[in-house]
Amino acid sequence: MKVVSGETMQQMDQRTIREFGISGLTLMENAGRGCADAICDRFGAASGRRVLIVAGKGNNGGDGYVIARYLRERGWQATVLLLASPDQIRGDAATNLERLGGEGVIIAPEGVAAYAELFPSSDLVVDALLGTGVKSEVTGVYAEAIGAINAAGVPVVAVDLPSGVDANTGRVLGVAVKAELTVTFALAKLGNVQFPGAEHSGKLVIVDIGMPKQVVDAAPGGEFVDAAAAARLVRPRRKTAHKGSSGHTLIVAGSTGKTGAAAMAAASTVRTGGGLVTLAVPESVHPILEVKTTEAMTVPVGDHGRGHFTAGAFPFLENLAQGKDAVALGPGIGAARTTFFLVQRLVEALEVPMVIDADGLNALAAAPELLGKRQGRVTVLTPHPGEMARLTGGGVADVERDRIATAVGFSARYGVHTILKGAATVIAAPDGRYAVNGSGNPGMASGGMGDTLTGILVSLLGQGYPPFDACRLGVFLHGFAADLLAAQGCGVGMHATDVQEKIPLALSRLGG
Ligand SMILES: NC(=O)C1=CN([C@@H]2O[C@H](COP(=O)(O)OP(=O)(O)OC[C@H]3O[C@@H](n4cnc5c(N)ncnc54)[C@H](O)[C@@H]3O)[C@@H](O)[C@H]2O)[C@H](O)CC1
Ligand SMILES: [K+]
Repeated sequence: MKVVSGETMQQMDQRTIREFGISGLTLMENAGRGCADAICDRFGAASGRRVLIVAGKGNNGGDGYVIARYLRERGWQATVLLLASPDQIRGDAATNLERLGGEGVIIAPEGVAAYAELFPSSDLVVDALLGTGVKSEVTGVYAEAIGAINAAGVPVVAVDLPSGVDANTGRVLGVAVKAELTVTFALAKLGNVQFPGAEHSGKLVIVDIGMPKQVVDAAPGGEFVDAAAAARLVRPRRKTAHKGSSGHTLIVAGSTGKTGAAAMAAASTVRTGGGLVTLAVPESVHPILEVKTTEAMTVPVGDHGRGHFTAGAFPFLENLAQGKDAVALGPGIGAARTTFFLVQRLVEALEVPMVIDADGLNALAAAPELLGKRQGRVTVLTPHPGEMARLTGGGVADVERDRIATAVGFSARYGVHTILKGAATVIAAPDGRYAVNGSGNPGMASGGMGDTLTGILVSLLGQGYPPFDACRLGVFLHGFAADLLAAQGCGVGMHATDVQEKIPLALSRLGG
């Protein structure tokens, strides 16, 4: 499913009107009717029920007047509360306000205070205050209205976007409507699928408003990765497959106190269908990994008794990487200077597709320009917001302000695939493509989940998936395996190792 920015949707709107002769009024009519349909589908027969439509001065409010008209036709008692004076309403919105003929329309540019009782006494509130036109923090009468909507204690349906949610980032601009259902038009907006906007949107319904297919197809945007999109990426295995044709990966991981990270990365590589896995660990912790690891082969790497990788291991690891299909670098390696030095040399030297995670990323924070030396090779970085901030040299708040822009910008600058983790993980390719992941749940907020994702990704790369496919499928699979657990009642408190156990089932549900 394609997702677009607010600006892109407004350009699509203009193109439809200019090049295809479909009027803005028709689009608004289709939008309002579609929204009324979705309301009736969800909330059933009207039989005199009261709906309060809270309208702003723009076209989002215009949709609201159309909704009022259609809901009345279907037996609802619709009241429009307009938070502007009629002379502020222009164009298609003004036409539709006129069509209502003033009946059941309350003009309240001074705010909602005098109408407070209307909110809780309604059976449903429709939020038609602000849509893609939202520009800044919401204050004044709009902020008060949003507060009243959220406090009403009745179901709320948002038109296009919950008012107060930034259309591009999903950020809350001071205050935002919390909707049970959001009916959005033509395509989902980036603010509908990124948090906290995704949570404010509730269930998302997309209504076809009659935009020509050419306009929709040509619009620049990202992909929202849901199960259907992930299933399209899966390459079912050939009947003649053998371990030699299913990828041989090298995982460079572990240190004293962090052997679990190494074991989990290796196990999830196998669980994702990796043919052969070689796990290279510091010699001091090797006996532990020999016991912890069953399917993967382990290789001790000389560490002079330090319990972590040292720079001197470079020639050995460079040699070990020969003939491997993909390498993962970083889970549990720790933050020793000599380890960071080793990472930097490996990043520069190894030709093979590489996933870099955890302290592997921190090793690069001091010298991200090394990534530029991997031009033409496949590099996947899996930072959480803190690691991303260290890589960009900014703060976590800067990263979170616009996660897509951060990931897309970093990928373009360094020629890498960036997987910016967190709810609605962002996946960016070096060529500007990006995706937002739709799987996963809060139970995943625990140690070891990142190591598991690294294992999944290196496994898919090793099996020959194109890198952007490996990234999108891998991220979805990771969250989907956790969703299967949550569906069985194992939500908060799930182990990363439990998630690993579910990877094969998740993969098979997607057709793998
Ligand atoms: N193609 C489509 O998707 C269609 C969408 N439609 C609807 O139109 C809105 C967008 O309408 P627009 O008039 O451009 O913007 P808004 O109604 O969202 O905003 C109106 C108005 O509000 C002002 N404003 C911006 N930020 C703030 C703020 N923080 N506080 C107060 N006021 C603010 C701004 O100046 C605007 O003038 C889209 O979402 C759909 O719902 C059409 O129906 C047709 C097709
Ligand atoms: K809205």
